[in-house]
Amino acid sequence: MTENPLAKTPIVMTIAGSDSGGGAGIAADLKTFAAFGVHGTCAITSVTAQNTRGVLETFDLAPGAVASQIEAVCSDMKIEWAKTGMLASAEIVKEVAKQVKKHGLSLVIDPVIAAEAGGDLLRKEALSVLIEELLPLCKVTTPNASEAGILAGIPVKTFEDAKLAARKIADLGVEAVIVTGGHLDASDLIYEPASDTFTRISGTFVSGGTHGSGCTYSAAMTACLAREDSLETSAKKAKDFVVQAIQRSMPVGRGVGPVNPLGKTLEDKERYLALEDVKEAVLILADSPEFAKLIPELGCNIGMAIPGARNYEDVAAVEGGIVRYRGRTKPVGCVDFGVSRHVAGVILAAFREKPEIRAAINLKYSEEILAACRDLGLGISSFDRVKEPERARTMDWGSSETIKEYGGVPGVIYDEGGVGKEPMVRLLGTGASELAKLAVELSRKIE
Ligand SMILES: Cc1ncc(COP(=O)(O)O)c(N)n1
Repeated sequence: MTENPLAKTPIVMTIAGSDSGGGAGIAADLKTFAAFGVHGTCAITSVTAQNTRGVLETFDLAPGAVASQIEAVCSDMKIEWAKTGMLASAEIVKEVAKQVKKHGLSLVIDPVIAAEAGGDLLRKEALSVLIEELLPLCKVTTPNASEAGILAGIPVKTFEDAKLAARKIADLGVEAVIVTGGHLDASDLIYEPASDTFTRISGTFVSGGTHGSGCTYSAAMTACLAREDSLETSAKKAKDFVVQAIQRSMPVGRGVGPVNPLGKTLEDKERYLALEDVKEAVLILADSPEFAKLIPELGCNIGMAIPGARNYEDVAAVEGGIVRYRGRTKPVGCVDFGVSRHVAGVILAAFREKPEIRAAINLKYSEEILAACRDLGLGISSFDRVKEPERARTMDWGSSETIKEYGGVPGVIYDEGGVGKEPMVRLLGTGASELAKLAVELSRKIE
């Protein structure tokens, strides 16, 4: 029998609190583990009543309940790497230290002390236990600047402060200290006492929700280390991962928005689906000889945007477009993102008004084609290029104007051209292959 290739998937664990708002704690950790393709398990230390505006109440579990979760998992699965987040009380910290030793876990510690939006997550008396009993057991700890300052007992405001704090924390017996972001220039600082080396992973500040960013960073480190990446490679991957998760934060709640660790994974899937749909559309068009007569002089294109598209890069189309060559339909290049301005401009304008409209195709203009569109029951609207302001992008401007005037998104947007500008008809729809079928149907109505 052949072995299941997924049998080698690393299994990791997070020992942390739950955040009812779904932004930080085990929610962030498990999403991050999933994004890195490792199997995540969890032992909950505390249940927090929390949202984007802060922590309202915490309900710490009995240390025995934490131990029991770790036992249940470690007695059944092979866990090498684990991380800790919110540990709540001195008793829980002590119990976790016992379990880490018992199961020989390689540990990443995110020394969670308070929530970004407000609220203590570690009792005052637990801090010294964390420093004396748990930190010496870990392979890596990932404090932010303020946590590093608290652990080292010095204020951390500059890069030099961060270096000093990292040395002090390493003196507790930690194999590697990574002071993350927050200080001066958004870069991370790795300190490895064995070689007495500092490595700087540079970065820039990005805008977006950051609630859960520390959890996400340490979970990403844990996943990469479990996948046997080196410390430095893991730190680079974890940083890149947090940056894109912040950029994809969804505006939920009225406080600090949560990071979105699965945003890119879902976006990649949508990119794949959009590419496949445009490819299918191209096959439909190329297989229909009648369609060639609808291709404008300058060629046509068919595009499809991913949900939430922000710019041209988020719209798939045919590179170089689709042309008429010896009476046949010929796609010039391959289907890719960011290769069409024309249909992408139409789609982005329509999409802002009606998010389910994600596809467009441009066709030749003629009275007969418009009449056939009308016969098919499509809503039709137009814009006049003469009214176009200087320096406007025609498709963005024209489509937006038409949509405003029509009071919604029509099925057809046309213009009658201008000096040196070919008149054009564009069909809009929810998907590229559906639109290709419609275009073929239209071509069959034309002489
Ligand atoms: C359960 C739990 N764990 C960790 C954090 C820290 O995350 P942040 O500092 O981003 O609020 C949190 N708020 N809640």
